[in-house]
Amino acid sequence: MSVNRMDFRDDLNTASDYLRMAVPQMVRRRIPPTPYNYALWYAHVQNACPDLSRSLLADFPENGPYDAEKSESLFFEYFVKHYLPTSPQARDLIVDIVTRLTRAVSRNLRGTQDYGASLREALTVFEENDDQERIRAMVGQLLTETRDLENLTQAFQSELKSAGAQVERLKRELEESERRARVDALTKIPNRRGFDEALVQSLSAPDEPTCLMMLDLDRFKQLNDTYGHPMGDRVLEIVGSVLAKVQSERVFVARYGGEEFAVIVNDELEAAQTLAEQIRRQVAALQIKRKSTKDTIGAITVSIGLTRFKPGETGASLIERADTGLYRAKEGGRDRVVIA
Ligand SMILES: Nc1nc2c(ncn2[C@@H]2O[C@H](COP(=O)(O)OP(=O)(O)OP(=O)(O)O)[C@@H](O)[C@H]2O)c(=O)[nH]1
Repeated sequence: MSVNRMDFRDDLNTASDYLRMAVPQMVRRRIPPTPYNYALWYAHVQNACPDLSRSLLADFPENGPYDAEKSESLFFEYFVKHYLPTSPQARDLIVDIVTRLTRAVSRNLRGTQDYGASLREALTVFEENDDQERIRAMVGQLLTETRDLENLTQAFQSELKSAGAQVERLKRELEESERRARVDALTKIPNRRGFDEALVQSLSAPDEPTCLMMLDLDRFKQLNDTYGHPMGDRVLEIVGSVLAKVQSERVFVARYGGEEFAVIVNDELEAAQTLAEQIRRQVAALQIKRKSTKDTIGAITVSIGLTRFKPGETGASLIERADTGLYRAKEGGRDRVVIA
């Protein structure tokens, strides 16, 4: 079942409107305003997910029995599995927000119910009594309770406001962690996951040409063996920065894995070939010095396989063909671009 990602980024007014819509529905079904329940019914009045609304209305009919297990399993199905982010900090923050809001909702609900009872009592007194003293006392009591309710509402609003700020922080954290998940920690360019997504996106625009280069550092094992793994890492970083410089609206660069990089070019084969040659030459011209001895290490070169997407084929077969080009470039003596 596909579930839209639910969004609780509403501003104070919208969230308050949802509160006013959700709470009566929960009250009518005698659903306790626990964190799970409030999240579910909030999402329902938001109309965030028709499947969730259907399940809620079917599982919790008005005046029907309340089943905590059903509610927890819906919460798990629609929030834990599909919504909650993986970072423990973000998770704690969400639980904290929901808990605080739920407490505030309960307080506000109790206050509103008490006030409703006082109003009803006052109406009876007004209707049935000529006793001026009692009426005056009742008006005084109503005034005090109105003020109390006002205070309660204000406290509730400030609770909502601070939850709003927390949600904002959470949103930024989530965006940052999503961005990090697509970036290679060593080279700071997109990683394999970022590449996979970019390729799918590129191939979903059939009017745009897509070319792909697979690029592999030559005799990298030897470099590691001669100068050590940290030096190998530095070389990868530097090659990553050469690629980062050619990144543009039409060119997407990524570290595909290990000492292999991938470049998606939304242009014709000729332009992609020119770019591939440019990258190859720039890497070969690098002069990388050892920090300890200041000696320049031997030339770093790359082999590149290049190919153009053929309509109707899959991303996997495109990658496979670019890899064939790369294999031929290695076979042909390395430090070259081969079109496959
Ligand atoms: N320093 C470093 N080395 C890595 C990393 N990832 C992969 N390697 C090394 O890259 C080397 C790749 O070696 P091979 O696949 O044999 O290829 P090669 O030595 O580059 O030879 P050709 O590809 O045939 O030119 C292996 O020694 C890996 O350990 C990394 O993140 N850092």
